Amino acid sequence: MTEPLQTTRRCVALIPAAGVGARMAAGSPKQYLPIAGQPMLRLTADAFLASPLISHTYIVVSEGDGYIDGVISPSETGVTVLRCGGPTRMDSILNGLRAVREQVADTDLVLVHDAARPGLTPALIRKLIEGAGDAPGGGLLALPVVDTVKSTRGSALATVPRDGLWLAQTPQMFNYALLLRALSEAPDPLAVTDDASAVEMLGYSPLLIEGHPRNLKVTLPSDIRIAEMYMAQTEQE
Ligand SMILES: Nc1ccn([C@@H]2O[C@H](COP(=O)(O)OP(=O)(O)OP(=O)(O)O)[C@@H](O)[C@H]2O)c(=O)n1
Ligand SMILES: C[C@](O)(CO)[C@H](O)COP(=O)(O)O
Repeated sequence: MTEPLQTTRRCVALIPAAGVGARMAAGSPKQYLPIAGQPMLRLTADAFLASPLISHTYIVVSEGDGYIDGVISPSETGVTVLRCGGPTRMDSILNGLRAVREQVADTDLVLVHDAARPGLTPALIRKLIEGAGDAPGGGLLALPVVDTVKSTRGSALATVPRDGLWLAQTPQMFNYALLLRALSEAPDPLAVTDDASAVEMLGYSPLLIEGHPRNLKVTLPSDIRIAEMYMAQTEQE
């Protein structure tokens, strides 16, 4: 029996899905490539639609996206497609936040999740909300670094101490007002590769909640098979 959730905050998902997938080099946007027989974005959206903790899911696609209607039916309940993608991931998210201003309250929790992470599960969504739902600076799923880290930034190869290093995943979860302010005020949008870094720039420390390797970001062609192997597994933690 799953314990009732502590927080009573309304939670919505916002999935940025307006990228072109340049590193995948598939000739079409990677978020529509098949993973275990289903479009990647369908799998990602279904994780939120299957979660009883998510009130609504918003998907941001590019204005001219010609694929989405074949993946998300316009008549489907619980999900809304927003044709307001921007030139960067951050722009797409900011445009999406502004588009739902009338539907989302300042105190609602927004879970921003990459369309390119189809391995998310309702259990991981619950873990994030339970772990950081009441944290003033929000939180995100992340994985502790377990390999030795090398840096080629200097004149010679250097080893970076790995204690305290984590690899950020998504969802990254913040109340609507904080996230909107953080992204609107980000001094260098190109330096904001994740939403948490914009929130950190305001002086907050989002909580890190341990995620799962199955929640990898499908970025390169070799990631497709890895994602499919995880999809073949039964429900993970
Ligand atoms: N202008 C953009 C760029 C990215 N994204 C989304 O942000 C997520 C993470 O970005 P990434 O993995 O980099 O996807 P792409 O930008 O498509 O990949 P690439 O950088 O290889 O082009 C993806 O779901 C992507 O669709 C977006 O909504 N709008
Ligand atoms: C948000 C993110 O997935 C956290 O690891 C990552 O920063 C996205 O980077 P991308 O270059 O936009 O894929």
